[in-house]
Amino acid sequence: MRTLYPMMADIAGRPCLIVGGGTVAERKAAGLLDAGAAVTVVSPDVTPRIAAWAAEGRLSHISRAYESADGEGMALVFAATDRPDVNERVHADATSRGQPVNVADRPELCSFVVPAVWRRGHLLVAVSTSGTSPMASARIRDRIEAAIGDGIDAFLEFADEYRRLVQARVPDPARRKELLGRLFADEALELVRAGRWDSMRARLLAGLEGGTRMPSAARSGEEREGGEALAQPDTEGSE
Ligand SMILES: C[C@@]1(CC(=O)O)c2cc3[nH]c(cc4nc(cc5[nH]c(cc(n2)[C@H]1CCC(=O)O)[C@@](C)(CC(=O)O)[C@@H]5CCC(=O)O)C(CC(=O)O)=C4CCC(=O)O)c(CCC(=O)O)c3CC(=O)O
Ligand SMILES: NC(=O)C1=CN([C@@H]2O[C@H](COP(=O)(O)OP(=O)(O)OC[C@H]3O[C@@H](n4cnc5c(N)ncnc54)[C@H](O)[C@@H]3O)[C@@H](O)[C@H]2O)C=CC1
Repeated sequence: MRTLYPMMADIAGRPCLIVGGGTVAERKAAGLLDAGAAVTVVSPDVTPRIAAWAAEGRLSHISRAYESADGEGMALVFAATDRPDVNERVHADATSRGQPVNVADRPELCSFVVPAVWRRGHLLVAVSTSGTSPMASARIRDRIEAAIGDGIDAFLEFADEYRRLVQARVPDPARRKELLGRLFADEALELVRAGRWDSMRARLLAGLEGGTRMPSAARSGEEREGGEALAQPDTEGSE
């Protein structure tokens, strides 16, 4: 079994070549455009959607058969024609240039495979079966999407804000981890899925006040109990 290394790559603005213009090429192009890549499609004919993207200037379409020089300078290369010999040549050319290459009809030749993806705001879920069962990847992705739900987007915005607050206010790493863990408890993800996490936001922020160095929070005994990361006031010993 191949053991692949998962990686979320920043390819914004990077030149990527797709050889072929059919449905597979279209799906690969869609994923690359989502990531902001500079896509070139080389193919004598293309799907209506690829043609529309070319007309809108979202990608470049070179309307002819593949030539080896097409791959020069490309960060990623995709061989997605219906011609095994062409795909093999694209693979050989890319490999000789040390370029990462994906070959649609030859999993064993792929230096990277494309996972099934779900994007929602900052969240990027990618599922792979190590090249063996793409449809399984897609269905497992669907299950994850259904289990998490679209509300995760706004929740992750809040999570980012909350994490920054924790980082700024709580010096103790163990306490930090504990506070961040509250955000992602199972019941929290359930509330997110049901779209009912507003009360949680207030509770979490209140819990954070108890765990900070803020002098007002340090005055009450109750808050001191919950706030072990607090710098104890100077009066501590004389109370
Ligand atoms: C190795 C890999 C290389 C790569 O393409 O990166 C590869 C290879 C092959 N796919 C084939 C077939 C199909 N692929 C899909 C769909 C997807 N294929 C994708 C990825 C991958 N496919 C990589 C492994 C991913 C992993 O590790 O799991 C997805 C996840 C991502 C994407 O492509 O964007 C996308 C789902 C996107 C979504 O739903 O969101 C469908 C379903 C459909 O079309 O609806 C079918 C038809 C049903 C079937 O055959 O299963 C064939 C046989 C071709 C033939 O028989 O002619 C090969 C070659 C072979 O297996 O020999
Ligand atoms: N990896 C994957 O996700 C999947 C892979 N496949 C495989 O992917 C390949 C392509 O599938 P589809 O897109 O459905 O085929 P398709 O028949 O829709 O498209 C093939 C494209 O290749 C182009 N082409 C042919 N010769 C070319 C050349 N010399 N230079 C440039 N372009 C050339 C054609 O013009 C056409 O646009 C097939 O080999 C199929 O077995 C199929 C389904 C999924």
